[in-house]
Amino acid sequence: MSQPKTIIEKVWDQHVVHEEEGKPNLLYIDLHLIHEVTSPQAFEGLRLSGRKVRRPDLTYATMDHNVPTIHRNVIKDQISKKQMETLKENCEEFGISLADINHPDQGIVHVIGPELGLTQPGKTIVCGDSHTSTHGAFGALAFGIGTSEVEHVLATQSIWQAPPKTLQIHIDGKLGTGVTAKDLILAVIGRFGVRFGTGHVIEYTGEAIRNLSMEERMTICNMSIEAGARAGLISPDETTVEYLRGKRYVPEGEEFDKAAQQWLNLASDPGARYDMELEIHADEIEPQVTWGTNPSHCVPVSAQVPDPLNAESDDEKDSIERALEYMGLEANQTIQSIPIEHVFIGSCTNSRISDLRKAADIVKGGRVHEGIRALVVPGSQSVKQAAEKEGLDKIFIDAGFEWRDAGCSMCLAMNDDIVPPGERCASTSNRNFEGRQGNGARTHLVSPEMAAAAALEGRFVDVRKQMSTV
Ligand SMILES: CC(C)[C@H](C(=O)O)[C@@H](O)C(=O)O
Ligand code: SF4
Repeated sequence: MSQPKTIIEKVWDQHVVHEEEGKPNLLYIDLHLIHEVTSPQAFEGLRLSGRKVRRPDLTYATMDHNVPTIHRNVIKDQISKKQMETLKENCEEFGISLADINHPDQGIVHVIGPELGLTQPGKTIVCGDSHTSTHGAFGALAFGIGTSEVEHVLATQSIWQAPPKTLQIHIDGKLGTGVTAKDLILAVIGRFGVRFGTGHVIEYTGEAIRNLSMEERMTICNMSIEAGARAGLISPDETTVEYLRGKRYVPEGEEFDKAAQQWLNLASDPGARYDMELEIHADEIEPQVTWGTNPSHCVPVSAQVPDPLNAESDDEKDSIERALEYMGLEANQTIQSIPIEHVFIGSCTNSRISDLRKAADIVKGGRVHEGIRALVVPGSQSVKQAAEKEGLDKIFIDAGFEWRDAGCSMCLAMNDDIVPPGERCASTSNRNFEGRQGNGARTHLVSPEMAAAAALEGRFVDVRKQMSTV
């Protein structure tokens, strides 16, 4: 019997095209996703060196970061406009498929890959974007790359990478009602910090992971990068296979059955060893809210903002003090006493149809609290369409939410969807860094359910209480 292997090793080994002792491996890339922000210089580099795109058929582009989510074709910001025009020209010149702003397949790059079935188990997937880890939910080895690497992949369909270390996060038990995949990954980062994954590819295992839908698994893998990891993935199982059946770029009939068998064989072997192993229990997790300026600054909704005086080191004390000052919060203030002015339901973490359904369930029949601006931004035009078919748009609009077109939007405020300085936003995105949603903006990361509940109450509340009164 050969040594048991993790899925990380299996996928890696299948893609090494060149290796030399002490040097990074040259890895073959199966899918290269492109967006308007990190690709212009890469294409320019190709032009300057007179090179072509090696595999346009394995390259797929969309516009997401800069696109307006209202008045679609009025792009005021000149840099955004230029980046979008440039992507269009580059895709035409190099023969790459593009879902541009008016295309029905347009959406956040990490939402449309899975939706179209471009994302598949066992593939190596790269994109000039850190949240490429999202695609790991399918058992793909998916990681973000820099612009010079984008050029390298365009030209050669391969990339130099040092073999990663492997890290297993085992999550046993069951998530309680009202406790979501978002709370799970926030709790993991809250417990282990924003650096524990450095140099590693994480594999999430255990009962709680097996019970998640594909969309929930994407939320988990999406935030692997916020733990410092190179990528995060989940071994494929029947849930993976059923999600992919019938998707546009997935094989059909007997070919599908064959592919499905290969996908399932990729799962980590029993007894496979990891370089590091961590454990957390799902039953102990409550809905989470971040209070600070990185995703590890999070506590259960029933808790209080931390007190710097209880910090374990001077560094931690400084970091808490600084975060509280930026966030305009007092030590020991209860989370549920924090009033908000904005709500953002969207981003590649939480903008898929199941996220919108869960938020709509909370919102149904309610009213957005006075003085709050609340946005729902579907992750793709196809999510938007599906939601409208079910009448979710009506639930949101009737409650006083704005219903927008697809894009990254208020996740990073590269378009007009900005949180003004000093104002506070309950956001379903993945980063609460200083200035992330606008200069001086204050971001609190939560699940779609918690964001919806906060929109109605005007402050953070325990969504589980609202659920029992429904
Ligand atoms: C603009 C892009 C390079 C960036 C990333 O790499 O993640 C963005 O998507 C983000 O979420 O900060
Ligand atoms: S939605 Fe946010 S995190 Fe995701 S790719 Fe866009 S900007 Fe990055």
